[in-house]
Amino acid sequence: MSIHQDPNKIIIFDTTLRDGEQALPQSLSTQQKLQIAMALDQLGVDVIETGFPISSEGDFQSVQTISKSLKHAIPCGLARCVPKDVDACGNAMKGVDHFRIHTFIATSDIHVQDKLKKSRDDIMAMATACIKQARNYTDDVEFSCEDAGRTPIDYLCRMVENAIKAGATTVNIPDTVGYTLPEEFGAIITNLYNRVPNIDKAVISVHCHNDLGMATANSLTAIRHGARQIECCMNGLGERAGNCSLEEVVMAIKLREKFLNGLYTDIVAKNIARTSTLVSKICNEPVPPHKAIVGSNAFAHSSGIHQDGVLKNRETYEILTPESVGFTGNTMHMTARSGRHMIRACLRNLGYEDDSYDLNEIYDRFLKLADRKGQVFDYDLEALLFFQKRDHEQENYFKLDTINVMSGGAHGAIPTASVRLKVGKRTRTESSIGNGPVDAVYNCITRLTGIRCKLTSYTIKANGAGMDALGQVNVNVDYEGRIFHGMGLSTDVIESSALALIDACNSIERAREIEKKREKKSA
Ligand SMILES: CC(=O)SCCNC(=O)CCNC(=O)[C@H](O)C(C)(C)COP(=O)(O)OP(=O)(O)OC[C@H]1O[C@@H](n2cnc3c(N)ncnc32)[C@H](O)[C@@H]1OP(=O)(O)O
Ligand SMILES: CC(C)C(=O)C(=O)O
Repeated sequence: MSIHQDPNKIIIFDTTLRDGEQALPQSLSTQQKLQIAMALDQLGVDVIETGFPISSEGDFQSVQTISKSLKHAIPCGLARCVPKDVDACGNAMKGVDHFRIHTFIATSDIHVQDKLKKSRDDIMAMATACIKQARNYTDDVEFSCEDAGRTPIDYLCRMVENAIKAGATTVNIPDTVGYTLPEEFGAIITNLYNRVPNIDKAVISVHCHNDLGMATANSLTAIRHGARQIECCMNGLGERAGNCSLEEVVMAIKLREKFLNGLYTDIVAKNIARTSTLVSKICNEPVPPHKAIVGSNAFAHSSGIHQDGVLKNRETYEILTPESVGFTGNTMHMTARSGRHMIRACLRNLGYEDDSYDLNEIYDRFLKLADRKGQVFDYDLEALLFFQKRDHEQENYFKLDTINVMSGGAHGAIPTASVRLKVGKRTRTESSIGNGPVDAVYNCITRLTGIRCKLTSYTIKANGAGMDALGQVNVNVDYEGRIFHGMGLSTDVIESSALALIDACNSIERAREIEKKREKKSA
């Protein structure tokens, strides 16, 4: 069946390689365009606008190469209403079984008068001549009334009627500057259907720009008013604020099929994610995280209420699945906005039984860490669990209360620390200088605990990746010939260092208690 024959099918005309490329600071090579074209072909788009052959030798070659390589999609080239442009299109696609020539001219007063500097009659005559010329190359000719959104409706109706009479099989109504609002744009399409007598002889297409963020809404409204082709770009690329985004419009049609009375596309939705990534990489245009459907945040949740909802039933906050567009799953970020349900789910995922830890206590520790770090990761939760377990197993005699450090530096400042420690039931404070901030802190701790041990090893490593990784410090100390180990974990490495030495001192204190009990027994 021809793509024009099923009244419910929406033809997807992809212009990533033409209008999308116009938005890039660098043009694409033939090889780059070919790679994208092959992905679009596999995605199931119906028409691929491959380039503007008159524009340069390179783009002529791109159109030529791609049009010979496509397996399913119809190749299309763009031409002004200028005879040499149309010839360039025809020549670039010569020998290909089915190809489309897309010729266009602006019809709004501002474009006709100020840019083209012609009369409306001149424009009509140029369009007629070039559509007829294009028909000598192919039966598939598209004509666009550039800036149709701002074109007086009477003139637009006459242009459309004339284009169809001249042989256009698709007539495109672009909202070139993204100016119209959905109801207004829908009314333009309805007006054309009501007033253009030969309208049933062509497919009506729309090409919406996103200057007011309306491109997808306008395209969807247009198909509800009778348009049957949507021009769009992967990732919403396109001049200025972009074109209608392919993934948005396709998924809206798929998801809201009933509302749209059975309209459909032939897009293979599962290929959307990889096509989006490929286009982003080749065009060197990152996809914004909040971009609908393909942004990294499109299937991510970081607030507790949403996470709880999604854990109970995904559909509470996900209207489509990431898998349906080819992503591997949703993402849950652990932040201070997360709740207990999320923390428990994460610990279950890591293999911890619910009764193996105290959820409320872990959650308190998690919140403190999240307020300091911003984002908490699986390995942070495991570390919190480790400390909770250890604190439950051991009654610690020394506990860090507060720590203040002045680190010194090149201008002669002396590294100084003050540390407040809970020692048994009392709280004690000490200040000290040192040969560095950690040394100053360690001098304070030595005085506060009264434990004179010798540091035999000190190692520090980042627990996790990035700037906000937890610093994990391990120390070994020699106390009266025995080696004791201590570990500290914090977002602040000075604090990790203090915690590690205090941890070792607690072990020494426990060993001393055991020794005292043993001596009492034997006395
Ligand atoms: C809305 C859109 O996206 S339209 C597509 C926009 N894409 C591009 O422009 C990318 C490719 N363009 C190009 O490579 C070049 O602009 C070319 C080859 C088309 C033309 O280059 P030049 O001949 O140097 O002209 P230049 O780009 O400076 O100006 C455009 C000319 O085309 C005319 N023109 C613009 N659109 C049309 C049209 N649809 N039909 C006929 N003439 C047109 C302009 O009035 C101007 O004519 P003038 O030289 O008589 O004043
Ligand atoms: C060439 C036409 C379709 C265009 O790109 C526009 O009007 O934005």
